[in-house]
Amino acid sequence: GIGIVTNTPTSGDVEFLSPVSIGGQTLNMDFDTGSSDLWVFNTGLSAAQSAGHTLFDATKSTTFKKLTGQTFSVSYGDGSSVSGTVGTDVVNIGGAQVNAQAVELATKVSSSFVQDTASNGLVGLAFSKLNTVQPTQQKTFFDNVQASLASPVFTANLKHDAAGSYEFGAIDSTQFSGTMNFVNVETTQGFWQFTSSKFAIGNGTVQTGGAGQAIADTGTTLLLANDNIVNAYYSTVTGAENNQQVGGITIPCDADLPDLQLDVGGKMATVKGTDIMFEQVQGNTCFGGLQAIDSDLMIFGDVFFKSNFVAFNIGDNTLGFAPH
Ligand SMILES: CC(C)C[C@H](NC(=O)C[C@H](O)[C@H](CC1CCCCC1)NC(=O)CC[C@H](O)[C@H](Cc1ccccc1)NC(=O)OC(C)(C)C)C(=O)O
Repeated sequence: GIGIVTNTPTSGDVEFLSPVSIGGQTLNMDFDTGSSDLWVFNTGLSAAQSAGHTLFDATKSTTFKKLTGQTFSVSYGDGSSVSGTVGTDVVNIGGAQVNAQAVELATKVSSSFVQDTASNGLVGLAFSKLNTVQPTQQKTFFDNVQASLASPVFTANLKHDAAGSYEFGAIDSTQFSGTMNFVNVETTQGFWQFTSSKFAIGNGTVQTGGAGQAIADTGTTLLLANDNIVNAYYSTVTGAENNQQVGGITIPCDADLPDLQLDVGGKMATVKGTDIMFEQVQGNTCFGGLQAIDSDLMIFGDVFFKSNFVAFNIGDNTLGFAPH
């Protein structure tokens, strides 16, 4: 079978949310290929923590089963965190169903989750080895559902300020142009990770200088690359500046940004300049969608996905990408 859901960007394309059915209750959740826990806002949270959110009520689900003694605790790259208890329930995403999916019930969430009332939890879609449930690590939805899918794949179609889709079980070739490039994924760290050592600005010469490795991460808003790439890119943009109080590089909103070609597993992917123009800070000052990260793992987040349709194949650990 296959499962298809729409994803909808919140204002400014900060995150992309999709409806998920858990024990017959539907919540809008953030699909995150950068982590591996499926956790939800629920009635066990304090009123202060859950105000404004849609809450999963385990007592109202006839199929929820508590996993006694199991707990989870996750902390994310942006400093946010969540912890709680664990059960299983029927999880259905656009028709793809797992009858006993680990559903992690938050009993404590950090402030950015409380404030982000559009999102009621995460669906972790990285590899199960990153799942934080203890003492018995649990599998992701994708890991559990893959055997029942027509093909062990899921695709991410993220669009700027417009509804996109996630599809489990098939690669819909009408959703991208040209041929899809497939590359090998390095799974040892549990991410959808690939080599990334080259780049080019616009149609310029391809140069080395990437950090060497990168991950495809739908749960990260921006495109986070190393200083070589970031400095080379913005040195071509008049008015680009590193703005301390804003917390990153800003550019004039009326700048005509060049495209950026990035190495994905040995093949070059293009991120459109228009997708690197992120959101207005004030006046004619806009925040760059490409920002620097000082890590040997670059993070190709939603800015990358807005230019590239991406297929994740857990059957042969490959990643496919094509312009869209
Ligand atoms: C737990 C580990 C096993 C895996 C773990 N993985 C990650 O941290 C990456 C993962 O993709 C996490 C998943 C996100 C955590 C925070 C909530 C949203 C999902 N990504 C992250 O931790 C990166 C955080 C995002 O980039 C935030 C997300 C966000 C959205 C809305 C409101 C607030 C914050 N956007 C964000 O800050 O957007 C700005 C810059 C425009 C303000 C890690 O590497 O530590």
